[in-house]
Amino acid sequence: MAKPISIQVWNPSGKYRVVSTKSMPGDRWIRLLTDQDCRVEICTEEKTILSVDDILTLIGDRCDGLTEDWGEVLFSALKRAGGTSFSNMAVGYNNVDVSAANKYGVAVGNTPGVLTETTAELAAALSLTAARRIVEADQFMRAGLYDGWLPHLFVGNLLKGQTVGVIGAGRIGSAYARMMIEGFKMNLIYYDLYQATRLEKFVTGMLSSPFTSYGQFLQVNGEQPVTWKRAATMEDVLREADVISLHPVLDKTTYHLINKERLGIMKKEAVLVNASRGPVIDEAALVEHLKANPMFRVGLDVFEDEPLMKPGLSEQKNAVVVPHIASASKWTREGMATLAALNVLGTIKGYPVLGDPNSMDKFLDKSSPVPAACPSIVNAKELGLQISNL
Ligand SMILES: NC(=O)C1=CN([C@@H]2O[C@H](COP(=O)(O)OP(=O)(O)OC[C@H]3O[C@@H](n4cnc5c(N)ncnc54)[C@H](O)[C@@H]3O)[C@@H](O)[C@H]2O)C=CC1
Ligand SMILES: O=C(O)C(=O)CO
Repeated sequence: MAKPISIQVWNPSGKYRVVSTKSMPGDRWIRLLTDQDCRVEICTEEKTILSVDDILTLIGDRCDGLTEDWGEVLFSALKRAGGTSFSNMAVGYNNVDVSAANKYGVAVGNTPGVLTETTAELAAALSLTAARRIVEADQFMRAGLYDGWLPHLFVGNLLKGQTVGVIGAGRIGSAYARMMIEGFKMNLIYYDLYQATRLEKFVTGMLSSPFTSYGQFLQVNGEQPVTWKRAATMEDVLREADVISLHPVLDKTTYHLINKERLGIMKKEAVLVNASRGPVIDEAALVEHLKANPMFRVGLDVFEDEPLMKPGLSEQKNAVVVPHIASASKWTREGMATLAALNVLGTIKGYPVLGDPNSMDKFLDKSSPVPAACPSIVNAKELGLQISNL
C-alpha cells in the first residue's frame, strides 16, 4: 500500500486535475489554472526530491498534468491516468526522457526566456565573487581575523580590459557576455555551434563597421573599444580567456565538456563559472585542479551529483559554491511557475503552441489577457501539435 503523500488542494471540484510536485512561488499560476476549471493539487511533502513511488502516488489513477524527474515509468503512469501534459519548471530538460513522452503522446513543456537575465546575473555575480575572493574575505572578517589594511590582503583579479570567455552563447550565455562587456569593459571570445550574430552586433555594430556599437560609445568617450571573437575551437576560449562561463545545454556533446585536459590548458589564474548543469564539468578533475592551482578559482551554481558535491570540493577556498539558485529571483520564479502552468493548461485545452520561445512576455504581462496558447512545448513537432504565430 503506497504511503499517502501530503497535498494542498485548490478548486477541489475542478473538471481537470493538475498536480504540482513542488509548491511554486506566487499564486498567479494557481489562479490561471483554477479559473479554467482545474483542480490543482500541490505536493507539500517536506523532502526536496520525491521518489518515483511518491510521484506515482501523486498521479493516482486520474491526472491531467504536472512538474519533476521523468521517463518511461512516470510517463506511462501519467498516460494510464489519462494525462496528456507535463511541464518542467525550468528551461533545461535533460531530466526528461522526451522519447518516452513522445511514446505516450505526452506534451513536454519548459520555461525559456523568463530566466535569462536572472541566471546571467548570478553567473556575473559568481564571476566577481570568485575573482575578488569575496567569500574568503567575508569569512575572514566574521572570524575576527582582520586587524588592519595590508597590501597583500585577499588580492584577486581585475576584470576591466581582460577577456571574458563564453561557452554556449545562447540566451543566457549572450546575456552574461553583454553584462561582462558592459559592466567591466571586457573583450569577448565565445564558442558555440552557431554564430551569435545578435551578440556580435551588440559589441561591434554592423559587422562591416570599423566601429563597435558599444565599442563606438566607448571610443567617442575616449576609451578603448571592446572587441569580440568567435573561437574556432573551445580550446581557443579556454586558452585565451581570463574568466570563462559555461552556458550550453546538457547533452551527450557537453557531458564532461570541461575535463582534466581542458582544465590544464586554462590560465593558472583563470576564473571558471558554471551556472548551466553540473555534469558539463568533470567535477572530480576540477577538485584536483583546484588543489594543484590555488590561484585558479571557480564559481559553481550546479554540481555533477547534485545535491551532493564531489569529495574535497567544499574544502577548497578557491571555490565559491551556491545551491542551484541562478534563476532564483522573485519575478523569474513566479514567471517560471506561470509558464509551466500555462504549458499544462494550454495542452489540456488543446491550444496551439507559440512558435517563438524567445517571446514569453505576452504570457508574463499581468496587465493583459493571457494568450490562448502554450508558451513552450519541446516535443510539439513530434506530437504534431499546432504552432501559433501569435
Ligand atoms: N543553474 C540554473 O538555475 C539554470 C541553468 N540553466 C541551464 O542553462 C542552459 C542554457 O539555457 P539557455 O541559454 O536558455 O539555452 P539556449 O538553448 O538559448 O542556449 C544553449 C546554447 O548552447 C549551445 N550548445 C549546445 N551544444 C553545444 C556544444 N556542444 N558546445 C558549445 N555550445 C553548445 C547551443 O548552440 C545554444 O546556443 C539550459 O539548458 C540549462 O541547462 C538555465 C537556467 C537556469
Ligand atoms: O531553468 C533551468 O534549467 C534550471 O536549472 C532552473 O532554474
